[in-house]
Amino acid sequence: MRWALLSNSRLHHDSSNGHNRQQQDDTPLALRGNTVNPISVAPKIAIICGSGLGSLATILDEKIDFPYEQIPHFPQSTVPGHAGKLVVGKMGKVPVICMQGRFHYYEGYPLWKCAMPIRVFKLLGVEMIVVTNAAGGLNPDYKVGDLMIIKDHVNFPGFAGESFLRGPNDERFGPRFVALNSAYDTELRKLAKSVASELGMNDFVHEGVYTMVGGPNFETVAELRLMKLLGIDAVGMSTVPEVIAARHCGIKCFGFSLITNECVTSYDTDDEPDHEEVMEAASRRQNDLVRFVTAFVDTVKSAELISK
Ligand SMILES: O=P(O)(O)O[C@H]1O[C@H](CO)[C@@H](O)[C@H]1O
Ligand code: HPA
Repeated sequence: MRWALLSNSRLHHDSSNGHNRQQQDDTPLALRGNTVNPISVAPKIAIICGSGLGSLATILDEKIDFPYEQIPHFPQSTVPGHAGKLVVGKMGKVPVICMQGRFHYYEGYPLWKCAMPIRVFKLLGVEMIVVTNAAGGLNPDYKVGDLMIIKDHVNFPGFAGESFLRGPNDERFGPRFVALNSAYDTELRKLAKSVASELGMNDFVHEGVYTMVGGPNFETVAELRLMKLLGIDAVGMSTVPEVIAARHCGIKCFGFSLITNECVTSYDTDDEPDHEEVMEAASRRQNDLVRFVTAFVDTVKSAELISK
């Protein structure tokens, strides 16, 4: 398959959600047919790199980069630690596409736009996403540098009626109402835990519940205490819209959080989270993350959980 810029007329959302449908219909996106850098196979897995986790894309073989600014009307990355490009290549034997830079609601993008790349991936033939993020640890057993396989999420923006799926449903992608009770695929989670064991990572790999807040402010002590009561283990400002978009169009989801800071749930401290700390923690775990994701993707292929 070859790659190019293609109109995203099949990716529009309705203007009732605040954006210009005509502009969207005219927007070209990076897809098939590029005569400059053709690759032979379409990606099966999309990897969304969280804050400071872009090195997952740098290890691909036969890489082709598509900087977001060269993709007309594609959102732009504005957050440090998000390089802002699609990288297509091979992870081992598996053709993958990486988002080196994701879009967040707090950047000013509506949720439909934050997760619109997932529909691009669907059109490319992607069958599974590996969604990663940097997150604050709420569970007292979690330490900075730990990994949390996401078992489930609590969608705070969703409680306020905000959703990637808000507005008229596009039946070409999926149904009006979508079930999320097994959004984070059970088989993939099992497989990831066995990969972690084989790599000797059990000491720092957990499984838990992620929540998305709107950001960009970090949370108050009272908010974090509320989240703890709800059984939430880690908190961030992303991921949920991407997972909803993926489940809506039948893409399997596997996700994990890298715990980059401990949430401050006491009034008796001067500790404060900041984004530099988040990126430093992410950077310290890069090598382990690359090992984990590479082995995971390889095992997914061996287990035939993606098509040949
Ligand atoms: O979720 P990712 O993109 O990994 O980034 C996380 O890190 C940033 C805060 O430091 C926020 O954007 C939060 O969502
Ligand atoms: N809160 C919200 N988002 C985050 C955090 C946090 O503590 N750490 C990294 N992303």
